[in-house]
Amino acid sequence: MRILIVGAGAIGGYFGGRLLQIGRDVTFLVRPKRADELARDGLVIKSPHGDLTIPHPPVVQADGLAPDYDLVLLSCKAFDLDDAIASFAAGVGPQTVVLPLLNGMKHLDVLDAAFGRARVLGGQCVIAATLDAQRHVVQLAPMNAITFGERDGGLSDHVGAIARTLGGSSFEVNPSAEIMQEMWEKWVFLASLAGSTSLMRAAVGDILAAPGGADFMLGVVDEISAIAAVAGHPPREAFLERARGALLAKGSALTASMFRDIQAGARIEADHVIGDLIARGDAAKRPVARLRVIYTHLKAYERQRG
Ligand SMILES: NC(=O)C1=CN([C@@H]2O[C@H](COP(=O)(O)OP(=O)(O)OC[C@H]3O[C@@H](n4cnc5c(N)ncnc54)[C@H](OP(=O)(O)O)[C@@H]3O)[C@@H](O)[C@H]2O)C=CC1
Ligand SMILES: CC(C)(CO)C(=O)C(=O)O
Repeated sequence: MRILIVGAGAIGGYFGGRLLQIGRDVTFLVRPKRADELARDGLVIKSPHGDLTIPHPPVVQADGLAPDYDLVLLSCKAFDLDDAIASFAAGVGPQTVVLPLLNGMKHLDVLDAAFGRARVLGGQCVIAATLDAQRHVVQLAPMNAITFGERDGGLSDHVGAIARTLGGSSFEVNPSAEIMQEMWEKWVFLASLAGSTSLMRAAVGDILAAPGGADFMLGVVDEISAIAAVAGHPPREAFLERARGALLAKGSALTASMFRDIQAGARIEADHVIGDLIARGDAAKRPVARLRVIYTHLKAYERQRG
């Protein structure tokens, strides 16, 4: 199976590197600056599962693409989605499917419009990764998993074949018969975590130690859960127990990639991760007071960084 990974950033670089490590047929679609970095240093991964350097990872740039990939693993940020689609479209042939790993949900509509719904799987990843000052991929905690599936549900042969290709490395591969439910649940958790830690500029443990911190985070979970329920995906009790457990863990150093991006002064996915939830909440006439505070804060950050 020929895999095109769009972006060799934190998650694309990590999962792509791990797949190359076990001999899978992976090519990174990169822009010129990243191509230069990879040519100079190779793809460098620092990880609790073992460091890895791939001296000359296979890369291609948009003008060199041919439509002969079976799987596109999409790992750009949401604000780069349109540009990424324009870049990788030439790599999409009759047999290609697209598996996006972005946080949030709106990108599915954009990908459907570009390639047709039948080609776009549901997907998500759980990992804490970043690019350091040397542009090396740094995995910050051991968790690492990709979950994906057919958006209409069930486990197709195609999903099974992709799972076999992605499997065998140090990350978990979870083919899911209910990927939309899992994507909504991840959005509930991620947006609560990213929104709260970004707003408070603090990890979960510090927020918990502040007056009203726990109530704020659990209130965000409730607001987003109600929006998920309107979408037909009320979070399951077992998920909520895990999510609340993670947000109520005393002393926890847990943060989200959005918080790390703010610390680094980088662009963030405010509209994709939080703004879209507010739009959905407003359309369904659900209260989103905490999400509004978070969003205003994120948009002020965006304005400040210019
Ligand atoms: N980091 C994390 O821990 C997690 C992130 N996520 C989600 O995963 C997604 C990706 O995040 P992350 O990996 O952190 O982001 P990064 O910014 O680290 O990586 C994104 C990469 O996409 C590349 N890219 C963008 N547009 C193009 C294009 N047209 N052609 C080629 N490459 C392109 C960028 O390249 P360039 O260098 O040229 O800008 C960049 O390297 C986000 O939606 C995020 O919310 C989900 C779970 C955890
Ligand atoms: C849920 C979490 C925290 C880990 O995958 C995440 O998606 C992020 O940091 O963006």
